[in-house]
Amino acid sequence: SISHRLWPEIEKVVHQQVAWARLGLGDSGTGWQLFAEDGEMRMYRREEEVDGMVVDPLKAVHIVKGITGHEVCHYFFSPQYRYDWETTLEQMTVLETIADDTCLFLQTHKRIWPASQRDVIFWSHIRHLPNDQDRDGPDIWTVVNHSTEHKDYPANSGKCVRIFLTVCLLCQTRVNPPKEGTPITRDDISCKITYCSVVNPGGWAPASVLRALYKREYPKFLKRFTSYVTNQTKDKPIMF
Ligand SMILES: CCCCCc1ccc(-c2ccc(S(=O)(=O)CCO)cc2)cc1/C=C\c1ccccn1
Repeated sequence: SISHRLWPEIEKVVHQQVAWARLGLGDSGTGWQLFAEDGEMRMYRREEEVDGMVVDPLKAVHIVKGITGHEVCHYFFSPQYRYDWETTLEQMTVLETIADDTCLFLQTHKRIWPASQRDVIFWSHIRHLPNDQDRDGPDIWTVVNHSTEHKDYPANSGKCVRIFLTVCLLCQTRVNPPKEGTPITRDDISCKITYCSVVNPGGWAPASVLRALYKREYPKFLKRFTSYVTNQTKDKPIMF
Protein backbone atom coordinates (compact mmCIF):
# COMPACT_ATOMS: atom_id res chain seq x y z
CA SER A 1 0.00 0.00 0.00
CA ILE A 2 1.40 3.35 -1.02
CA SER A 3 1.14 4.76 2.50
CA HIS A 4 3.71 2.30 3.91
CA ARG A 5 7.11 3.70 5.00
CA LEU A 6 8.91 1.32 2.60
CA TRP A 7 6.85 2.29 -0.43
CA PRO A 8 9.24 4.94 -1.88
CA GLU A 9 12.19 2.52 -1.61
CA ILE A 10 10.16 -0.33 -3.14
CA GLU A 11 9.20 1.81 -6.14
CA LYS A 12 12.80 2.95 -6.67
CA VAL A 13 14.42 -0.49 -6.29
CA VAL A 14 11.79 -2.29 -8.41
CA HIS A 15 12.25 0.07 -11.36
CA GLN A 16 16.05 -0.01 -10.99
CA GLN A 17 16.11 -3.84 -10.85
CA VAL A 18 13.71 -4.29 -13.79
CA ALA A 19 15.92 -2.01 -15.92
CA TRP A 20 19.02 -3.94 -14.77
CA ALA A 21 17.46 -7.36 -15.43
CA ARG A 22 16.33 -6.30 -18.92
CA LEU A 23 19.85 -5.26 -19.88
CA GLY A 24 21.55 -7.99 -21.87
CA LEU A 25 24.92 -9.24 -20.78
CA GLY A 26 26.57 -6.84 -23.20
CA ASP A 27 29.69 -7.97 -24.97
CA SER A 28 32.19 -10.10 -23.11
CA GLY A 29 34.03 -6.87 -22.26
CA THR A 30 31.52 -6.27 -19.45
CA GLY A 31 33.19 -8.98 -17.36
CA TRP A 32 30.31 -11.43 -17.20
CA GLN A 33 31.66 -15.01 -17.01
CA LEU A 34 29.47 -17.94 -17.98
CA PHE A 35 29.91 -20.34 -15.04
CA ALA A 36 27.06 -22.79 -15.40
CA GLU A 37 25.00 -24.10 -18.31
CA ASP A 38 22.25 -26.72 -18.34
CA GLY A 39 19.91 -27.05 -21.32
CA GLU A 40 18.30 -23.61 -21.79
CA MET A 41 19.78 -22.26 -18.52
CA ARG A 42 22.84 -20.01 -18.65
CA MET A 43 24.37 -18.60 -15.46
CA TYR A 44 26.82 -15.70 -15.39
CA ARG A 45 28.70 -13.97 -12.62
CA ARG A 46 31.11 -11.04 -12.24
CA GLU A 47 33.87 -11.34 -9.69
CA GLU A 48 33.50 -8.34 -7.34
CA GLU A 49 34.69 -7.78 -3.76
CA VAL A 50 33.68 -5.09 -1.26
CA ASP A 51 35.98 -4.68 1.79
CA GLY A 52 37.58 -8.01 0.89
CA MET A 53 34.20 -9.78 0.80
CA VAL A 54 32.90 -11.58 -2.28
CA VAL A 55 29.73 -9.88 -3.56
CA ASP A 56 29.74 -11.38 -7.07
CA PRO A 57 26.68 -10.18 -9.01
CA LEU A 58 24.88 -13.09 -10.62
CA LYS A 59 22.64 -13.09 -13.69
CA ALA A 60 20.89 -16.22 -14.93
CA VAL A 61 18.72 -16.61 -18.01
CA HIS A 62 16.47 -19.63 -18.47
CA ILE A 63 13.67 -20.51 -20.90
CA VAL A 64 11.07 -22.94 -19.60
CA LYS A 65 8.24 -24.40 -21.71
CA GLY A 66 4.68 -24.78 -20.46
CA ILE A 67 4.54 -22.13 -17.73
CA THR A 68 3.86 -18.35 -17.62
CA GLY A 69 5.65 -15.45 -15.96
CA HIS A 70 2.66 -14.90 -13.71
CA GLU A 71 2.89 -18.52 -12.47
CA VAL A 72 6.68 -18.34 -11.93
CA CYS A 73 6.36 -15.11 -9.92
CA HIS A 74 3.36 -16.40 -7.96
CA TYR A 75 5.25 -19.49 -6.68
CA PHE A 76 8.41 -17.48 -6.03
CA PHE A 77 6.64 -14.72 -4.08
CA SER A 78 4.05 -16.67 -2.08
CA PRO A 79 5.36 -17.75 1.36
CA GLN A 80 3.25 -20.93 1.54
CA TYR A 81 5.31 -22.73 -1.13
CA ARG A 82 8.82 -21.64 -0.10
CA TYR A 83 9.80 -24.65 1.98
CA ASP A 84 8.89 -26.86 -0.99
CA TRP A 85 11.60 -25.45 -3.28
CA GLU A 86 14.14 -23.40 -1.19
CA THR A 87 16.45 -26.20 -0.08
CA THR A 88 18.88 -24.04 1.93
CA LEU A 89 16.08 -22.51 4.01
CA GLU A 90 16.06 -23.40 7.70
CA GLN A 91 13.41 -20.97 8.97
CA MET A 92 11.12 -18.46 7.24
CA THR A 93 8.94 -15.94 9.10
CA VAL A 94 6.57 -13.43 7.52
CA LEU A 95 7.23 -10.41 9.76
CA GLU A 96 4.64 -8.22 8.06
CA THR A 97 2.15 -8.51 5.24
CA ILE A 98 2.42 -4.95 3.94
CA ALA A 99 -0.06 -5.47 1.07
CA ASP A 100 -1.30 -8.41 -1.02
CA ASP A 101 1.72 -7.84 -3.30
CA THR A 102 4.30 -6.98 -0.61
CA CYS A 103 5.63 -8.95 2.39
CA LEU A 104 8.48 -8.61 4.87
CA PHE A 105 10.42 -11.87 5.44
CA LEU A 106 12.97 -13.07 8.00
CA GLN A 107 14.87 -16.16 6.76
CA THR A 108 17.62 -18.20 8.34
CA HIS A 109 19.56 -20.39 5.93
CA LYS A 110 21.22 -23.67 6.81
CA ARG A 111 24.80 -23.25 7.99
CA ILE A 112 27.34 -23.98 5.30
CA TRP A 113 30.62 -25.19 6.76
CA PRO A 114 33.07 -23.59 7.46
CA ALA A 115 31.12 -20.28 7.41
CA SER A 116 28.77 -19.37 10.28
CA GLN A 117 25.00 -19.47 9.79
CA ARG A 118 23.32 -16.56 7.98
CA ASP A 119 20.00 -14.80 8.28
CA VAL A 120 18.38 -12.10 6.16
CA ILE A 121 15.43 -9.71 6.42
CA PHE A 122 14.00 -8.52 3.11
CA TRP A 123 10.88 -7.01 1.63
CA SER A 124 9.44 -8.91 -1.32
CA HIS A 125 7.22 -7.29 -3.95
CA ILE A 126 5.43 -8.89 -6.90
CA ARG A 127 4.54 -6.63 -9.82
CA HIS A 128 2.88 -7.03 -13.24
CA LEU A 129 4.22 -4.56 -15.81
CA PRO A 130 1.82 -5.01 -18.74
CA ASN A 131 3.09 -3.92 -22.14
CA ASP A 132 1.65 -0.53 -23.12
CA GLN A 133 -1.24 -1.11 -25.49
CA ASP A 134 0.09 1.00 -28.35
CA ARG A 135 3.55 -0.64 -28.31
CA ASP A 136 4.00 -4.38 -28.75
CA GLY A 137 6.32 -4.34 -25.73
CA PRO A 138 7.03 -7.32 -23.46
CA ASP A 139 4.47 -8.31 -20.84
CA ILE A 140 6.53 -8.60 -17.67
CA TRP A 141 5.93 -10.17 -14.27
CA THR A 142 8.60 -9.61 -11.64
CA VAL A 143 9.42 -10.28 -7.98
CA VAL A 144 12.03 -8.10 -6.28
CA ASN A 145 13.54 -9.06 -2.90
CA HIS A 146 15.63 -6.38 -1.17
CA SER A 147 17.12 -6.57 2.31
CA THR A 148 15.95 -4.10 4.94
CA GLU A 149 16.07 -3.64 8.72
CA HIS A 150 13.48 -4.44 11.38
CA LYS A 151 13.53 -2.91 14.85
CA ASP A 152 12.70 -6.23 16.59
CA TYR A 153 15.51 -8.17 14.81
CA PRO A 154 18.78 -6.24 15.04
CA ALA A 155 21.58 -7.58 12.82
CA ASN A 156 24.08 -10.04 14.32
CA SER A 157 22.29 -10.14 17.67
CA GLY A 158 21.87 -13.92 17.77
CA LYS A 159 23.81 -16.87 16.36
CA CYS A 160 23.48 -15.72 12.73
CA VAL A 161 25.53 -13.34 10.62
CA ARG A 162 23.11 -10.94 8.84
CA ILE A 163 23.50 -10.91 5.06
CA PHE A 164 22.30 -8.28 2.60
CA LEU A 165 20.83 -9.02 -0.81
CA THR A 166 18.94 -7.70 -3.80
CA VAL A 167 17.24 -10.27 -6.00
CA CYS A 168 15.14 -9.72 -9.11
CA LEU A 169 13.18 -12.47 -10.85
CA LEU A 170 11.93 -11.06 -14.17
CA CYS A 171 9.67 -13.14 -16.43
CA GLN A 172 8.38 -12.68 -19.96
CA THR A 173 5.72 -15.06 -21.29
CA ARG A 174 5.81 -16.15 -24.96
CA VAL A 175 2.78 -17.59 -26.73
CA ASN A 176 3.04 -19.48 -30.03
CA PRO A 177 -0.51 -18.84 -31.29
CA PRO A 178 -2.24 -22.18 -31.95
CA LYS A 179 -4.41 -22.81 -35.01
CA GLU A 180 -7.17 -20.23 -35.49
CA GLY A 181 -9.99 -20.78 -33.04
CA THR A 182 -8.22 -23.46 -30.96
CA PRO A 183 -7.53 -22.69 -27.27
CA ILE A 184 -3.99 -21.96 -26.05
CA THR A 185 -2.55 -25.00 -24.26
CA ARG A 186 0.66 -25.32 -22.22
CA ASP A 187 2.35 -26.64 -25.36
CA ASP A 188 1.91 -23.15 -26.86
CA ILE A 189 3.57 -21.18 -24.06
CA SER A 190 7.04 -20.66 -22.63
CA CYS A 191 8.59 -18.27 -20.14
CA LYS A 192 11.90 -16.43 -20.40
CA ILE A 193 13.23 -16.06 -16.85
CA THR A 194 15.99 -13.64 -15.82
CA TYR A 195 17.23 -14.08 -12.27
CA CYS A 196 19.60 -11.41 -10.92
CA SER A 197 21.10 -11.44 -7.45
CA VAL A 198 23.75 -9.63 -5.43
CA VAL A 199 24.40 -11.15 -2.01
CA ASN A 200 26.69 -9.52 0.55
CA PRO A 201 27.52 -12.34 2.98
CA GLY A 202 27.74 -9.93 5.94
CA GLY A 203 30.62 -11.18 8.04
CA TRP A 204 33.80 -12.49 6.42
CA ALA A 205 33.70 -15.84 4.60
CA PRO A 206 36.56 -17.26 2.51
CA ALA A 207 36.22 -16.17 -1.13
CA SER A 208 36.95 -19.72 -2.28
CA VAL A 209 34.19 -21.13 -0.03
CA LEU A 210 31.63 -18.55 -1.19
CA ARG A 211 32.40 -18.95 -4.89
CA ALA A 212 32.27 -22.76 -4.61
CA LEU A 213 28.97 -22.48 -2.72
CA TYR A 214 27.38 -20.19 -5.30
CA LYS A 215 28.68 -22.32 -8.19
CA ARG A 216 27.01 -25.35 -6.61
CA GLU A 217 23.87 -23.81 -5.15
CA TYR A 218 22.61 -21.34 -7.75
CA PRO A 219 22.20 -23.79 -10.67
CA LYS A 220 20.57 -26.29 -8.29
CA PHE A 221 18.22 -23.58 -6.95
CA LEU A 222 17.00 -22.33 -10.35
CA LYS A 223 16.51 -25.84 -11.79
CA ARG A 224 14.72 -27.05 -8.67
CA PHE A 225 12.49 -23.96 -8.49
CA THR A 226 11.45 -24.05 -12.17
CA SER A 227 10.79 -27.82 -12.01
CA TYR A 228 8.64 -27.16 -8.95
CA VAL A 229 6.53 -24.58 -10.86
CA THR A 230 6.16 -26.97 -13.82
CA ASN A 231 4.90 -29.74 -11.51
CA GLN A 232 2.60 -27.45 -9.55
CA THR A 233 0.95 -26.03 -12.69
CA LYS A 234 0.83 -28.95 -15.13
CA ASP A 235 -2.76 -30.01 -14.30
CA LYS A 236 -4.05 -26.50 -13.54
CA PRO A 237 -5.58 -23.86 -15.83
CA ILE A 238 -2.95 -21.44 -17.23
CA MET A 239 -2.46 -18.30 -15.10
CA PHE A 240 -1.71 -15.56 -17.67
C1 LIG B 1 28.60 -18.11 3.91
C2 LIG B 1 27.40 -17.40 3.36
C3 LIG B 1 26.45 -18.39 2.74
C4 LIG B 1 25.26 -17.67 2.14
C5 LIG B 1 24.01 -18.30 2.74
C6 LIG B 1 22.82 -17.91 1.90
C7 LIG B 1 22.31 -16.65 2.01
C8 LIG B 1 21.22 -16.25 1.25
C9 LIG B 1 20.64 -17.14 0.37
C10 LIG B 1 19.47 -16.73 -0.44
C11 LIG B 1 19.33 -17.19 -1.75
C12 LIG B 1 18.23 -16.80 -2.51
C13 LIG B 1 17.27 -15.97 -1.96
S1 LIG B 1 15.88 -15.52 -2.92
O1 LIG B 1 16.26 -15.63 -4.31
O2 LIG B 1 15.43 -14.24 -2.48
C14 LIG B 1 14.59 -16.71 -2.65
C15 LIG B 1 14.00 -16.62 -1.29
O3 LIG B 1 14.70 -17.48 -0.42
C16 LIG B 1 17.39 -15.52 -0.67
C17 LIG B 1 18.49 -15.91 0.09
C18 LIG B 1 21.13 -18.42 0.27
C19 LIG B 1 22.24 -18.81 1.03
C20 LIG B 1 22.78 -20.14 1.01
C21 LIG B 1 22.83 -20.94 -0.10
C22 LIG B 1 22.46 -20.50 -1.43
C23 LIG B 1 23.27 -19.63 -2.11
C24 LIG B 1 22.94 -19.34 -3.41
C25 LIG B 1 21.81 -19.89 -3.95
C26 LIG B 1 21.03 -20.73 -3.18
N1 LIG B 1 21.36 -21.02 -1.94
